[in-house]
Amino acid sequence: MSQNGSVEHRTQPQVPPSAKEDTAPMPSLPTLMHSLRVSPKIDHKPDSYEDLPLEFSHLLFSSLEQHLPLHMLNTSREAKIQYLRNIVHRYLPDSERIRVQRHKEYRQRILMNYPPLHKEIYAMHAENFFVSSFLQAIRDNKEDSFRSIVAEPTKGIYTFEMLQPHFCEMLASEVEHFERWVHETKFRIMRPNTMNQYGAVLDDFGLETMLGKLMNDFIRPMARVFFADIGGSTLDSHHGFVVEYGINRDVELGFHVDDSEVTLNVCLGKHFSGGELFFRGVRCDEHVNTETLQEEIFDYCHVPGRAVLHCGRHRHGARATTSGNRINLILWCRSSAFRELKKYQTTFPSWCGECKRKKKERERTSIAATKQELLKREVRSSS
Ligand SMILES: O=C(O)CCC(=O)C(=O)O
Ligand SMILES: [Fe+2]
Repeated sequence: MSQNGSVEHRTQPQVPPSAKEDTAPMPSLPTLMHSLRVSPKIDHKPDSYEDLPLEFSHLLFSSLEQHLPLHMLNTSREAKIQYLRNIVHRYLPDSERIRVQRHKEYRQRILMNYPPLHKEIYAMHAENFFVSSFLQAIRDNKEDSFRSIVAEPTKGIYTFEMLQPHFCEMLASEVEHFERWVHETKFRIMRPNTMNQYGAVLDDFGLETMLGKLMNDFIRPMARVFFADIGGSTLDSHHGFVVEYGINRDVELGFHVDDSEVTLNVCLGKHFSGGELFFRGVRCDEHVNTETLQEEIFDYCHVPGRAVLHCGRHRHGARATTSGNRINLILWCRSSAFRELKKYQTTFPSWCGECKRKKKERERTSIAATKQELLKREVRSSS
């Protein structure tokens, strides 16, 4: 898709049902008079649900536990699970529940069979992963420190040195190893997006916990400073993957917006030419296909180890990688609170370029009309 054509919404594909998978709808549980208390009991320490094969995130269960009616707080973990499950089921349609459950089973099938190559990258070892300038800024956790390590070549796009070369090599070779395993076992995997034929979802083969830490402890502190108006401080879920371009891989990536509030994109290497990112301004859903202003045109050349941090709604694409291979780590960071709040708003002049332009136009028109009216009165009173 050309950068002048319409903008695609890059989304995650659905899990393909495997031949032996049971796709029958899950039996609906009886909806008893279960309810939660509005105010949490904050001194109550919730149980851990991490070990349970729940179809919902174990964190959701832990955080809802503080809202249980008082008589439920000290019952058995099983009773609490049953109670909370009944409530959560009321809010998620069957289709969504089946999708979540299928994805979980898909991941479990991979995890049980894929033998990792570099075990050391599956847990966060910040000193071995990041360059010292980045680590220091995160430790300081101050706006000035973040600003001292980033360049902002155009409004809303931040670039900075982030990953050590050794970590980039290990991650790239882990992906290569995974791809080889997929090829040899003929395992049917999901690609990261509807627009990719290559690349791999890192969360699906064991890197979810490490990437969750990357988002919570390293990206969210920066996003809180740079993307406060688009949910940067409330990022609470992610989609982590790699994109791969070159011979026998994808060539380019069409003009699109990401399914994220904030996107981290880090080049892992290797030797390549081409593959520049082109950015064309931030837009809300309604204005995603409106024209680009001259000052919104920005092209960026990837540098191995260097990160680009941008708003997911910043329209962009990647030009053809013309020689060599390029592999990039992408982390789509999402905020459920921001998405919920967005439902109640119709215009977004603080971040959508077109909403902002329209607001200014309305203000100009209104000022001109007021001026005109005042002039008329002036003329009337002096005649
Ligand atoms: O190829 C790139 O660097 C950009 C990838 C991208 O925009 C995406 O995966 O959403
Ligand atoms: Fe993207």
